Amino acid sequence: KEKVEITKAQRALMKVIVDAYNRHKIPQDVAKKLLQDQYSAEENFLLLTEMATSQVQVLVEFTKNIPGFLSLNHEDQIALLKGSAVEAMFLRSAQVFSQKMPNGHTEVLEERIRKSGISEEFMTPMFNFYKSIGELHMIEEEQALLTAITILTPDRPFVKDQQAVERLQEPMLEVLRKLCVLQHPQEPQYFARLLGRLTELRTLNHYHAEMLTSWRMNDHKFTPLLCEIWDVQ
Ligand SMILES: O=C(Nc1ccccc1F)[C@H](C1CCCCC1)n1c(-c2ccc(Cl)cc2)nc2cc(F)c(F)cc21
Repeated sequence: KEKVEITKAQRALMKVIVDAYNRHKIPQDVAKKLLQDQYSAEENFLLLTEMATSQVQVLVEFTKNIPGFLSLNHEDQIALLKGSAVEAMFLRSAQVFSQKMPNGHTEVLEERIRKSGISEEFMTPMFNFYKSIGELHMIEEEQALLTAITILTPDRPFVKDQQAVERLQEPMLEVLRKLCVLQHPQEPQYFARLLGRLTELRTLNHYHAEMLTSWRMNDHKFTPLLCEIWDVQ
C-alpha cells in the first residue's frame, strides 16, 4: 500500500493556489440572481456577457499567482489564457451549480438556465458536465488545483514552449494526485475521474461560440474582451 504524503513544498504550493483561487473567486451572486427572478433572453444574455467578462479578468489575476507563470514567454502566457478562459468559465459555472443549496433551489436554478435563451441542443452536454462535476464533491483545494491545471495545458493553440508549461503543470498534477488519494482513500480511480472531467470540458469548448450566437434573441452584443476570448463577432 503506497504511503502517500504531501511534502512541505507541495503544501506551500497548494496554499498559494487556493489563496489565489479564493481571492479571485467570482461571487456566487449569479446563482442568487437567477434564483431571485426570471429574466428575459436579452437580460440573461447581458448577465452572461457581464459574468463572462468579469470571469476573464478574475482568471488573469488568479493566473498571475501561479508560481512560474509570469516567467513564461509572454506570448505563451496570452495563448494559455486565451485557450483556457472558456473552459475556466464552464468549470466555474459547474462549481456554482454543484454548490450545496437549500432543497429545491438547484432544480429552480436548472430550470432558469434551461429557459435562459440557450438553444435546446446544448442543454444535455452542458448539464451532463455540471452533474458529473457535482458527483465528484470536490473540496476547494481540488477545485483550485483543477482550475490551475486547466490553465497550464501545454497543448493549447499557439503555445511555443510547451515543455516550460509542462514543467509548471506537472507539480500541480502531482499534488492533486496525492490529495485525491488522501481525500478519497476508498476511490483509487478518483484522480483519473477528475482528469476525465477536463476532457469533457474541452468538448464544451467546441460548442461555446455557437451557444452564444444561437442565443434566442437578435443582435448579440459582445464586449471587446469577449470577442477576443470567445471567438465571436
Ligand atoms: O453566469 C453564468 N456563468 C458564470 C460565468 C462566470 C462565473 C460564474 C458563472 F456561473 C451563466 C448564466 C448567465 C445568465 C444566464 C444563465 C446562465 N451560467 C452558465 C452558462 C455559462 C455559459 C454559457 Cl454559453 C451557458 C451557460 N451555466 C451556469 C450554471 C450555474 F449554476 C450558474 F449559476 C450560472 C451559469
